[in-house]
Amino acid sequence: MDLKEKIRVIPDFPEKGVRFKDITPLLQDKNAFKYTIDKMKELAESLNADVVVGPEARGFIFGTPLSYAMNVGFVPVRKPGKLPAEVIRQEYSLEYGKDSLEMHKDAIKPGQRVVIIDDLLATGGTLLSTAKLVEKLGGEVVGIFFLIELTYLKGRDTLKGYNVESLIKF
Ligand SMILES: O=P(O)(O)OC[C@H]1O[C@H](OP(=O)(O)OP(=O)(O)O)[C@H](O)[C@@H]1O
Ligand SMILES: Nc1ncnc2[nH]cnc12
Repeated sequence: MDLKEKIRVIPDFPEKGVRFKDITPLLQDKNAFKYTIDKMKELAESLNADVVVGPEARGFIFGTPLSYAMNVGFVPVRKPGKLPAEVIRQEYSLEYGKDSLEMHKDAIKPGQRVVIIDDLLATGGTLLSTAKLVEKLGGEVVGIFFLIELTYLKGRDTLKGYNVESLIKF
């Protein structure tokens, strides 16, 4: 299955110079969406993960069906002020802009093996922050999987040392 043809590229969104990779055509195609989750499950198969972690918002789209398929729990990582219990926070920068991410303090137990999922690797800032949140709580990041990798932004360098996989490269 050619997943790349299911990604719509929108020039100059959300600002001039950014070529936005729109995942909605893939999500609308039941075969492509299922294939994506099945492939991510295959990547995770040998890692013996205890939990899937996904950053808001697009990490939820792929992270929750994957956690269901793997029969493990899901931990949401959210933008500030959204999680109701005690949180830890990490700042990060984006291809466009800057933000922070939060995770509930009791979301990961020390020693848990964690797979992190997101739709897209750009600079790697989001995923590095997410990995740091997991590690602050004593979790071990055993895999970081993306649907899309923007190789020209070199996010892999930011995530050096981690087990990083992506299904589509631009
Ligand atoms: O590798 P990076 O440079 O960190 O960029 C990638 C991140 O940017 C996008 O999320 P965004 O923050 O736009 O939020 P959204 O999922 O809520 O749209 C995307 O879904 C990734 O999470
Ligand atoms: N070029 C891009 N397309 C879609 N999502 C993104 N997040 C960061 N950069 C992006």
